[in-house]
Amino acid sequence: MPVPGPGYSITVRVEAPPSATAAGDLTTAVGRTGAVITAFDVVESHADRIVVDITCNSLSADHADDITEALEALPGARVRKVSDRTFLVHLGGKIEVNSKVALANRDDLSRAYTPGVARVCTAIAKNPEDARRLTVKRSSVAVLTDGSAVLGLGNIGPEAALPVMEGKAALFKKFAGVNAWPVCLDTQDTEEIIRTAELIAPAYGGINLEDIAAPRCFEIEARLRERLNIPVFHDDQHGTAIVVLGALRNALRVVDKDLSDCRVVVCGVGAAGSAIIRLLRQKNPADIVAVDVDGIVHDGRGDTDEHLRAIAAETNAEGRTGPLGDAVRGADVFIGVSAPNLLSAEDVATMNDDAIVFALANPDPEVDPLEARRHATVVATGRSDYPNQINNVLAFPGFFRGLLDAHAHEITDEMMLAAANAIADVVDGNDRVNASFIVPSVFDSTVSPTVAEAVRRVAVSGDEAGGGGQGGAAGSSVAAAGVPGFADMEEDAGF
Ligand SMILES: NC(=O)c1ccc[n+]([C@@H]2O[C@H](COP(=O)([O-])OP(=O)(O)OC[C@H]3O[C@@H](n4cnc5c(N)ncnc54)[C@H](O)[C@@H]3O)[C@@H](O)[C@H]2O)c1
Ligand SMILES: O=C(O)C[C@H](O)C(=O)O
Repeated sequence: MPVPGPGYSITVRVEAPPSATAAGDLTTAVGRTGAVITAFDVVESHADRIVVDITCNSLSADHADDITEALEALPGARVRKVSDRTFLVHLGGKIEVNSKVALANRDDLSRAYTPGVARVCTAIAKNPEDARRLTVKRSSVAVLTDGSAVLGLGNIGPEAALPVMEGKAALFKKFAGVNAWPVCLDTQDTEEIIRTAELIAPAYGGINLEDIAAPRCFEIEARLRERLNIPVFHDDQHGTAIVVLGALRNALRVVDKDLSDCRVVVCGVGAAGSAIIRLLRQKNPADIVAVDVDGIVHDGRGDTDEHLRAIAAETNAEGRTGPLGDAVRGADVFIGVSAPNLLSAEDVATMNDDAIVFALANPDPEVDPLEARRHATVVATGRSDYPNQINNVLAFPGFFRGLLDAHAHEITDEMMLAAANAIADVVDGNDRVNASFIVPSVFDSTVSPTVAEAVRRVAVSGDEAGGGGQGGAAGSSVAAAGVPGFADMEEDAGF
């Protein structure tokens, strides 16, 4: 049953007679509608009336109307206005650009802008790699979408996708100091998206593909990785897979099972499910059984989709067939990245002892987590109102920080596995793992630096192993050309 939450928080400004019972009458009227009051402020007081702001969590826009009506029904009360606090947060957007340099006088201008800037431009023209040292490229990421698969909202287009992309950019900044910017494209044509990403790539240290529908997202990512010399990440795929792998490591510790003995059901083989299967295979589970809207994925299904055929070939060693219920019977782990309410408590009861259930469909999971907990030992969802919230924000800020710090040109499975282990270690390291704590809080400030360091290390060691190209060892033509004290200046400036 839904409960009032901060996503539907409203502030109602209401005036009422200044009686001794006014505050109690107002709060009782709101409480009776089922709303949860979080603040009560008197904003004006007069001999004949008081004006108060009542802030409360509600369920929906209709519920907000009920609250207004309940207040208006009180004798002498009048609602002046109702503010939706979620919309207030979005007024004018959630992000902005700030200048890092002083621009107080002509001297400042001469260095930060013309004529001084021309020398920096010339240096970069001689050695384009210097853009990573001398421009925002070193810490900037394009959050690129075509608006075709936004949250659970579907194909809502580039403008409507912008609030999500701004949110992502805000998280990049908050958790890892990365300057991310939304790039919402007015096209859903694969070739146009690829070409546009290529054209904008010079200004960025990495590209984070976001909310692009499967299977188009697979081709776009693969071809951009071939063509660009900056890392290309698809958060819905790789961010999810990293966090799921980290959470699974700790969940298996709780139930004291080894992945090599476990049959894992992955329900949903779109962007998230495909990437989870790919990363999971690196850890050699006993078997993976993939399930989509048409049931268990197997060789004999006659799928024409190349992507599904590849999954059929790589999973389901025992050749199972049938609906989801048949897949979960006797399974050790269920990972859902598909659709709401597909499993019942009875289905979970048919799983092996000490079952692990990750029901990650947002906003409503594949199975009610309270029902699942009747029969499973570890349950996780994507929601913030239950324990064990699996959310990509545990991965992507630190992951990009590590890539940018290493001046990485590409992303490898080793980096993703290192990031998954880093997330698991944050909980596991101090013996803190239990059935309700398999992943750290998204507000744990150690997560992003730990992930960043793990990714940076792999990127740099990959560079050493590969003899160049990946990692921050590349020299600067400015330093090489002997510009006085340049290297020292970089160090002093914390570069
Ligand atoms: N919690 C998290 O961190 C997290 C991360 C990524 C995605 N998700 C959630 O996972 C879900 C899938 O995301 P996506 O980007 O991979 O979507 P997608 O559209 O690319 O893939 C959806 C997949 O689910 C399958 N599916 C749909 N209905 C089904 C049904 N009734 N039975 C079995 N399979 C069914 C489809 O066949 C498809 O394979 C969404 O709800 C999304 O919110 C959660
Ligand atoms: O990106 C997110 O955090 C949301 C998740 O990927 C989802 O699709 O539900």
